[in-house]
Amino acid sequence: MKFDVLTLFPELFNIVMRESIIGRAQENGIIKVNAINIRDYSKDKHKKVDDYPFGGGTGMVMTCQPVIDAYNDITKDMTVKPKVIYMSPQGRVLNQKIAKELSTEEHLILLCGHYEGIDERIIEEIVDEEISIGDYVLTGGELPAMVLIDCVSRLVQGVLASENSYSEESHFNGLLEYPQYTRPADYNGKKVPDILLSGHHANIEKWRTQQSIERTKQKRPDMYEVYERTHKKNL
Ligand SMILES: NC(=O)c1ccc(NCc2ccccc2)nc1
Repeated sequence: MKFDVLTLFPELFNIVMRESIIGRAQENGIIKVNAINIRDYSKDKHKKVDDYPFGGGTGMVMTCQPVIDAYNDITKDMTVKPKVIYMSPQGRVLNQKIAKELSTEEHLILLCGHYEGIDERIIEEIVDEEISIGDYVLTGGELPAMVLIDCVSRLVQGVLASENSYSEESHFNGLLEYPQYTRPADYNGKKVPDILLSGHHANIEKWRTQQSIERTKQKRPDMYEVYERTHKKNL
């Protein structure tokens, strides 16, 4: 799966996306993250990429020409135009279900806004979908783009060591993760629940599912309500 990222800060991606699971997935050729510097496409003699908003107001707006030209350049040889996602507070809020949908795409173009946003005509011209990572405003769309790349890439075949780690992962089965413990079994007098030391896998799984349900009910009643509706027969 390939991500082309249109950004003013390509270096951010080259550093962060080289680490850990995403970094390894890039080395294995499963994922490719290609950051393109919008500024390289500016035809302005000072390489300007923003300008004052018509109608007044504080802050600057990203101009059309560099972004559209960058998009046209990276897609010029493509028969199928990839989906363009604009990282914006106005978008559909990202969740595991949306990440799963996006993980089936071969190629995504992510557009990172900056300043107060981008000229609306860019959205009309090239954006297929706006996605938000939550209801708050950040300096730029770069962190949201990295969040999207991380959570989508983990769902791509071969990126995670074993598929079941994904399927067991919280939010996949609509529940929060059960509590995790590792050695030592007794840390400062705080013991690991006996069930986990029993080696009785069926009982361990039952305990874990019960813990997930209880936690979800307590911490995320909204998620629990969905879970209850879809599993009401077993509860
Ligand atoms: N919540 C998010 O996903 C998000 C995305 C981008 C962003 N900042 C860049 C920007 C600001 C204003 C308009 C459009 C883009 N802040 C938060």
